Amino acid sequence: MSLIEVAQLRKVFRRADKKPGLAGSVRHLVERRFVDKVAVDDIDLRVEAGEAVAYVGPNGAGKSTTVKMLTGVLVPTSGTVHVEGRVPHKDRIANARRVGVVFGQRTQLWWDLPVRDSLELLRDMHGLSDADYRRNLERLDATLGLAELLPVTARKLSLGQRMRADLAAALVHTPPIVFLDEPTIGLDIAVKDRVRAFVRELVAEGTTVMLTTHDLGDIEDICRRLVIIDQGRIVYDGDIGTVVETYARERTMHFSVAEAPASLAGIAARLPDAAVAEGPSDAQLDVTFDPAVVSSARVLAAVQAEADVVDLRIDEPAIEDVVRRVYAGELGAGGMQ
Ligand SMILES: Nc1ncnc2c1ncn2[C@@H]1O[C@H](COP(=O)(O)OP(=O)(O)OP(=O)(O)O)[C@@H](O)[C@H]1O
Repeated sequence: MSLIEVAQLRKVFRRADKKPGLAGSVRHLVERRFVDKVAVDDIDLRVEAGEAVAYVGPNGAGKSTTVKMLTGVLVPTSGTVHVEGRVPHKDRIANARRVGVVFGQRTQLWWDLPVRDSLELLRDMHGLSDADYRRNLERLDATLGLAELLPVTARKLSLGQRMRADLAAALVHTPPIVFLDEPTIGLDIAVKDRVRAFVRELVAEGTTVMLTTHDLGDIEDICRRLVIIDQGRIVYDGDIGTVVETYARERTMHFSVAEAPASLAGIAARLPDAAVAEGPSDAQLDVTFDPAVVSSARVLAAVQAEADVVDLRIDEPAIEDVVRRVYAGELGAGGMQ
């Protein structure tokens, strides 16, 4: 049996279909109507011990609902879920001892307590010995720089500090399975790098990681397997390299320039392998290129030679675009394992 086994899993949410206002509420009392939302629609998934899987898809695709069923927070409408042979919603406590969960947009720290107190509560909840707790904390401190955060009340932490403390809270009991939901959302580059390095280290140590993110950088950095879910269905399950190579190579550099160049032809002549276009306003221009063919430095140098660059930004392809292109059929079922 695989570490995680999901078969024909389905989750349907039923909500009241009621017209707005008092009249709507009254009518709903006498004539109850409901609409069903199929959040997860018959998915099959197996994850082996030690795998790092990116579980991605557009907003509302069903990612969080899947993770909630894997952690036992939600009961499936039909189908089966097994995590190390357990049925999570029937055995939530045993499951929680073996699983760590981080939700980037929500904290599991006690808001009014110093981080140290939250961690000690978790130590007691997980029944860790003092020696194990201290050893785990030292390890987390070495990678996440935790010591400086321990005396600080959770509500006073910056977003990046909060994420480091949340990772520690989720992992203080060294769970062999970790679900990370948007762990780098809103973080600056330096903290993002630190979090990614930390997760890579977990994977190198044999932890099984399931990562939900909209950040292509997170995915490429941490995972080798990519599972794409859209409208509750798995539309791709396979190697990450294939998808990145096929759909996600292009980068776009957006330049703000002091004065709009008279013509883009000069820049285009310097960058025959890239696409140069006018930006959304006069003093902006965009260069789209494949970093494997033209380096960012060359693009910058070419634009600087022809225009006075004031600012620049680089965009990676959005996960939404990748999903759209997978849907367009170019990978299709051929990418399914
Ligand atoms: N408790 C609920 N009651 C009713 N509908 C729900 C509930 N939770 C989720 N949904 C709906 O189920 C669908 C899947 O939601 P889910 O949160 O799993 O998506 P997601 O892929 O995690 O999206 P996001 O990236 O925005 O977090 C959405 O249409 C959502 O509105």
